[in-house]
This record gives sequence, structure tokens and C-alpha cells, in this order.
Amino acid sequence: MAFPVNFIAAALASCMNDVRCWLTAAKPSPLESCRSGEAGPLEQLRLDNDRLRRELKRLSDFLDTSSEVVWETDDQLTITSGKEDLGLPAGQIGIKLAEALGINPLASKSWIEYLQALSNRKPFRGFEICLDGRAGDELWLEINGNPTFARGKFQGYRGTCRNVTERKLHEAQIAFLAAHDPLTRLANRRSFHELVERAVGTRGRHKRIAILCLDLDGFKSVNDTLGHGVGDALLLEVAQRLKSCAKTTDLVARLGGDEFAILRVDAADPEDASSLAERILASIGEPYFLDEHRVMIGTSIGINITACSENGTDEVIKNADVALYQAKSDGRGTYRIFQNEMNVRLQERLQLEVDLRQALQRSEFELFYQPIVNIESKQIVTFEALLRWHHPQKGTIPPTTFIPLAEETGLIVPIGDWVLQQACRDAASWPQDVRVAVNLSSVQFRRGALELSVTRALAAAGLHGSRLELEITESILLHDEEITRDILNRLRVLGVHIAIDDFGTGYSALSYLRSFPLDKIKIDRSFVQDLSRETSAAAIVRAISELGQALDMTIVAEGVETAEQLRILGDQRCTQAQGYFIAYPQPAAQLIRVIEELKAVA
Ligand SMILES: Nc1nc2c(ncn2[C@@H]2O[C@H](COP(=O)(O)O[C@H]3[C@@H](O)[C@H](n4cnc5c(=O)[nH]c(N)nc54)O[C@@H]3COP(=O)(O)O)[C@@H](O)[C@H]2O)c(=O)[nH]1
Repeated sequence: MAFPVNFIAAALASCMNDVRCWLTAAKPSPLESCRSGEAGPLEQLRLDNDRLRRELKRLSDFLDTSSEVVWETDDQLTITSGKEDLGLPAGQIGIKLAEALGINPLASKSWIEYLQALSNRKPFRGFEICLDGRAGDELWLEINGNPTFARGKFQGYRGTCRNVTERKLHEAQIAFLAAHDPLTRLANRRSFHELVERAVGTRGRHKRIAILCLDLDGFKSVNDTLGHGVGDALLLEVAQRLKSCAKTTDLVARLGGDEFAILRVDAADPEDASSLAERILASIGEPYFLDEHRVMIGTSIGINITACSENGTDEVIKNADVALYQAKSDGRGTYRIFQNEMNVRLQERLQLEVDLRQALQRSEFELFYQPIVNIESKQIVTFEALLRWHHPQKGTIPPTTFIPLAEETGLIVPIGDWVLQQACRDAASWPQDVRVAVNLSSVQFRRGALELSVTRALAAAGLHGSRLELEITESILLHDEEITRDILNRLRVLGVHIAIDDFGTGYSALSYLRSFPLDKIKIDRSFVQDLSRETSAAAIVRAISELGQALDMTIVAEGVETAEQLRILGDQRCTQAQGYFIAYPQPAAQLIRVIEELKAVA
């Protein structure tokens, strides 16, 4: 920024004045000057003049190369120098500094301090203002000023000013990033929390705020199967849809991963929040077209409507989370409004989780075994291991209650390892031609070192791999296909048999029967139970049996409960059967008796 010419001239004139005053006050006689060998007064004046010019040049050079602009006002605070360089629009030149600086007082935290300094004629430092720049964009200035006095009388202000627009833009950018999610540019968890805190604190008792917590259903599989690029694009689209469902006064935030939240500060009644939730469910459930993929996901929503400021922010958000948990437990793709009873259910679930964590150390698990027989020979070919949890207070808990919890918490990995080890140990004492079947969870594929667990269990029990069957579900095959295929192939090398469980209830994409190394198909019991009533069920069983024969796979029918079902299954060329008609799951100690009983029937 240029150091203004008129300012240099004014400064020079003022210096010259000072020099003249000094000359008058301390003029030596020409004789004195000659005697002392010093320069004469005119020579002295010339030297002083030169020195002053050099000083001024030096000052001017400093200021020319500095990013600061100097300015000066008169005693009325009218800018008298430097105003052109303040970056103020021409129309504002000549107005009082206080007015010029008053254009956007809210932009400055130090505004009041600054006004006080001005009226008390005190210095001020680092005063920042935001003005309209010449190009109409924001111009941030940082101003320092000192009052000037002559014989105690206030003369005005003098100071420096610099353009700090770039720094302010960076600061604004950093502040934005600290408060927003970089992908969707929605508010992040921290700022959502802060705004809820503000809303909770400022609402009167009669006013309501609504908090909606959302979790996407199915996002993870999109991310895992189609990649993170598609996952990001999906999150962006979800953010857009949420914003279009919400009002402009609602705060939409991304809390992280596939979790979103909305704060509505003027929720009139529960219906208001419910209709917002319904709009969101419909909108999020619409198909997405991303990178040539048609993707479908859903969402679950927990709502907390709170009318009072008695609850703390954490509790207000936690209750929306509890309602979200309830919505997910109730089958996902729905919303629930928080009620106090939900807390009780959540406490029970948390207690069950605590108990489940201790169950292994406390040896509370036991394996029951259910035989699978060859339909023709009636010989037992396999015992399926079925886990039971003997809870010290609640009695025996079925796997349908605790396996989903174990999967959610990751506890299925150590529990699954225990099942493998125990099943192999038990099978080692059975007749050589009887195998043991163990159910696997998809979490064991994704999080555990499955191959290692199987190898260790076989080695520890001294059981050959060919005597172990692993039952997997169709959903396992659909995730991380390559990795899953590799794991299954390596297990197959150990001689382990792979069975596909609950066949017909999942995706039934028949292509995987060819592309994965499978030995056995277990037809879901829903088809078996319809056998005597519906001819279509018999047709399905026959089709699966023929498919199995063509692919050289064994076909097992699950859930056989009657002699009639067993007969039809035989007619439909099904190979093996399992069900209550043949035998109920039994503790390991009872198996010798089961083997004997079935031998007698055969
Ligand atoms: N990941 C693991 N999953 C496991 C393990 N142990 C069990 N499970 C899974 O839990 C589900 C329920 O099992 P369970 O309550 O033991 O029920 C099994 C049988 O009792 C039942 N069954 C057997 N015959 C009949 C019948 O004739 N009628 C009828 N209504 N039910 C019958 O079916 C269950 C066995 O099914 P499947 O596994 O499909 O062969 C179940 O999904 C187990 O897989 C474990 O260690 N790990």
C-alpha cells in the first residue's frame, strides 16, 4: 500500500517547523562556530535538512514496503490522511472515522471497547471491522490508533491499519470446518450438541423442541459392496433429501458415519414431529441412482419431544437415541417417539449385554445337538450343534434372543470360537462316520480370523476336517464375495464341508450355488411345513433336490415334524432330514441314547 504523498508532506512540514523552532531557541554565534571548528548555521541547517530528508525517506521506504496503511484524523475524528488507502468506497471518504468504522459493528467483538477508547481518547489496538470493499466483497481491516495531543489538547487520532481479509477468511474456513461435516457440509456432532444445548436452555416450559436421531438401514452393505465413492455419494444425497424434508428453521446434522439428526426448535406437537419422520422415511426409501447403480436403503428414526428445560442436553439427545434403538429393534424402517418405558427395556438389554460378556468365563454356555439323518438309510450322518445359554437368573435363553445381541456387540467372535472348539471336542468321541455341523455368523467372517479358529479347533480336538460341516447363510455369500470365496476355498482344502442354511428365505440368487464351494443345501423349514398342504411347496422341494443333484450337492430338509413330511421329502428325492419328528436337540451326554434309539428304528 502506498504511503500517501500528502501525509509525507505534512510530516515533513511538521519536522521543518520543529527544526526552525530549535534553530531559534539554540542559535550559536558565527564566531563560536568558527572557533569550535563546527559548521556554520547555514551549513548546519543544510546538514539537518539532509538528515531529516534521509530519515523521511527511510520512514517512507518502510511504510511503502509495509502492508500497513497509516491514517490520521483531526480532533473531530474526520480522517485527514490515509483514507484513500483504507479501502473505503469513495463515497465514504471524509466521513468521521467512528462512522466509517461503525458500518458493521456486530462483526467486531471489540466494538464497545473501541468506542470507549475513542470517547476516552485512549489508544486502541487490534480493532477489527468488516466493510464493503471496492469490489463489493467483504473487506476486513485491523486498526490500531493512538490519540495525539498538543499542550494537553486533543488533536485527533493517528495510527495504522491493515487488510486482514485473507486471515479472516481462513479463520472463517477453520471455524466452518470445526462446526461442519466436511462431506455433506451439514452441522457436525459438536455443533449439533451446542445448538441443542442452546435450545434446551432458552425454551420456556410451554415450548417444545423435537430431536430426531436417524440411522440408515443398509448403508453399510452399499459401502462394502459398491465402494466408498458410492457410499459418499449416497450420504450426500441423503443429506440433500433430509434438508428438503426439513423446514429452513430446522437444524440438520450428520453425527458421523450413517447417523444423522434433526433439531426442530418450534415443534408444535408430537404429530408435527411424526409427519416430519414419515416424510423422511418415504424420501430416504426412494431409489438412488449412483454411478450407474440403483441403490435402495431405509432409515430408522428415534424422536424425543421435550417441553421443559429441566432435562440436560445429554439426556435430551440420549432419549432420542433410546427411541432410535426401539425403532431398530421393532424391525427398522420405522420411527418411535421416546417414552419412559423404553428406558426400562434398554436397561434390560444393557444388563443382558453385561451378562453375555461374562457368560463365557462363567461357563454358562452349552451345546445341544440335533441329528440329521439320511432319509433312505435312517442313519445319523451329522449332529448340528445348537448353542444354549444357561443364565443364572433367567434360566435357559434360546439363541434367537442372544445371538443377535452377540453379533451386534462383536461377542459372537469369542463365543463362536468356543462353539467350534467344543463341537470339535465332542465330535471326536462320536462314531467316525458322523460329522458335526456348526452355525457361523457373518460377523465371524468379517471380524474374526475364521480360518485360524477352525484350524485350531480341529487340531486341539484331533478331528479331521472332513468331519466338520460349517453352516452359513445366503447373506454371508453376498458380502465381500471375493474374500468369502477365498476363506471357503481354504477351509475346503482342510476337508471341511460347507452347507448353505435356511435356503429359499434369503436372496436365492442361484448363481452363487455355482460360484461358491458348497457341499450341502438345507431347505428352510417353512417349505417343509407347507409340504402336506401346498403342492407348490413339494414342487419347490423337488426343484431344489434336482438342482442339488445336478450340482453334486446334498439336499437336507429342515424342520421335519411329521411322518407325512418325511415321506413326501423322500418322494421328492431329498437326501437328508432334520426335525423334531426325528429328534429334538439334546445335550451331548444324551447322544449315545439318541444314536441307539435311531439305530433301533432304522
Ligand atoms: N451363529 C450361531 N447361530 C446359532 C448357533 N446355535 C444356534 N444358532 C442359531 O440360532 C437359531 C435358533 O436355533 P435353535 O433355537 O437352536 O433352533 C434350532 C432348532 O431347535 C430348530 N428346529 C429343529 N427342528 C425343528 C422342527 O422340527 N421344528 C421347528 N419349529 N424348529 C426346529 O431349528 C433351529 C436350527 O435351525 P438351523 O440353524 O437353520 O438348522 C438358528 O438360526 C440357529 O442357526 C451358534 O452356535 N452360532
